[in-house]
Amino acid sequence: MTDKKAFKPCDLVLFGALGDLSRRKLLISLYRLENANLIEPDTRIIGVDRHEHDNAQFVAIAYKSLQEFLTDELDDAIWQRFSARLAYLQIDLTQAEQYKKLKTVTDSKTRVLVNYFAVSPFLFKSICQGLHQSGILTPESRMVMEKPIGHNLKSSKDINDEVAKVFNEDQVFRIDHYLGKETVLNLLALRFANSIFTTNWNHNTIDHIQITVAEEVGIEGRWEYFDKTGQLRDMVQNHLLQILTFIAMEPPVNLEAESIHNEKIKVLKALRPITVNNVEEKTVRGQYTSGYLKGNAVPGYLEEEGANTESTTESFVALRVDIDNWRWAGVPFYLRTGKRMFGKRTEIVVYFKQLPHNIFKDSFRDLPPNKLIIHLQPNEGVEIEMLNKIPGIDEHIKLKKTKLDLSFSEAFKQSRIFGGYEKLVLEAMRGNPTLFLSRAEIEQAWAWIDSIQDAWRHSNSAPKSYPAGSWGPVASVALVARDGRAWEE
Ligand SMILES: NC(=O)C1=CN([C@@H]2O[C@H](COP(=O)(O)OP(=O)(O)OC[C@H]3O[C@@H](n4cnc5c(N)ncnc54)[C@H](OP(=O)(O)O)[C@@H]3O)[C@@H](O)[C@H]2O)C=CC1
Ligand SMILES: O=C1O[C@H](COP(=O)(O)O)[C@@H](O)[C@H](O)[C@H]1O
Repeated sequence: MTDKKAFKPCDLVLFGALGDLSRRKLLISLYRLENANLIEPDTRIIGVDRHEHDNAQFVAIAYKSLQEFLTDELDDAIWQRFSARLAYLQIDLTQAEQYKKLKTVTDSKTRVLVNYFAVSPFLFKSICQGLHQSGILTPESRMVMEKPIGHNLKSSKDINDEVAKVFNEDQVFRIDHYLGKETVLNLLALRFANSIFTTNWNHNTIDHIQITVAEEVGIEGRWEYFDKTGQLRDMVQNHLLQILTFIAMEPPVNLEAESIHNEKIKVLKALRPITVNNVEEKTVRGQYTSGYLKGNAVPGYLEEEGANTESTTESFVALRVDIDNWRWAGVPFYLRTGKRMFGKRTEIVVYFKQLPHNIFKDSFRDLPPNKLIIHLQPNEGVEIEMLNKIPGIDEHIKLKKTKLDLSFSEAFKQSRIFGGYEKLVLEAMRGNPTLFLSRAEIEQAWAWIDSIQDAWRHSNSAPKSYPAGSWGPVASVALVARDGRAWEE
């Protein structure tokens, strides 16, 4: 997928270099890429933020972030190599004249400028204008934008319009870090490289599909952001809909960015709208109360630091999604995601249809359906649940549920599993757009999400509570039980 020739030395400018995302994810990913020898020797990382620091202080902040958030060992030699790339500039991003400082550290004639916007979207317009006025951009320059892009369709369009005044679409890299996860990418291989699945991937053989993205974490000091956003916009608009499109799309003609974008948009366009008329039966909103996680007491959403105790923002969502197209007619997709749930678990479960007739009544009154379980994280791997004969010389054949179990860590012992951000930051530096999102698909996703938000606003109902450490509100069980089904536990 990667064009090796495009791998040029670049200056990666991290706008918002002292913020949460930069310290917790981006610097860690860059260090790990350094460790894997994947960053060009000439590449530099220029941190930009509004606080007054010199290079040495920024290097010290980066070191502290690695000590805090890096889960593997910090190697001294790698750190020396990595820290030599770091530089810092104090710029108030709302002040266009301050962007000329970038000229003192970068040369866009000989290097590719990759501008990573790790700041609130409210600053995107100022950064675009500041960069433009500074005169350092070239047609080779890129910008990387974080999700969520905007708050709804309108604000997303406004942001994209502002960006488009300065960057052409092929210079814009919209990140959804789930698309950098090995297991999400493996969905392409699973579906389009294995005939066993390719031929059985439709309403004839599949009964329904469940997608669960359960998180253990709570708000993690991000109350102000999260309370304005909620789990539907924070997770469903992007990560869950991206997983859904990978599961549901038609085979792309190749792995080019445009081919994949086109197929994903078709799925998003086919999502049946959820409106005031069906929102109660198709959605459940939840908000966690205090509870226990792994034996430790944790506060409820309304008791988190900085909380507004009146908030009705949802920290959990469950949805029944229907895709109105030929392949998926009559196959519901059940989605659920929440903070402070029982454990961290991201998985897809494909339930195949029951067989029309059962000749093994001695074992099962109703034959349990085959299941394909794709563990996206943790314990990455794929399982198939199937029935096999119990060995023995009994008069009657006896069956038992068994599993074909492929664990990635076992099957690919020699390969390191890269994190989503590592993969995507590298691809942005390489200039490979395949794993980034197009404007059209983001806007299509917002149109569908906005309809749910509007319906919730009209319905005036509050989120259902669930104790931290549980699997969400009881109503989410009812959402699938109404259709005679149950969540995979
Ligand atoms: N944090 C995360 O895990 C994730 C974040 N994102 C997205 O990434 C983006 C950044 O998020 P996050 O890192 O959490 O945000 P933060 O607020 O933690 O970081 C933003 C940084 O930009 C600085 N900043 C704010 N205003 C200016 C200004 N005028 N000039 C210069 N610097 C300024 C902030 O300084 P100060 O602290 O003084 O305000 C802060 O250091 C957001 O769009 C978010 O939605 C996406 C996925 C995950
Ligand atoms: O984008 C986000 O993702 C994280 C979950 O990411 P994961 O890689 O740990 O699954 C989520 O906690 C955060 O609220 C959201 O902004």
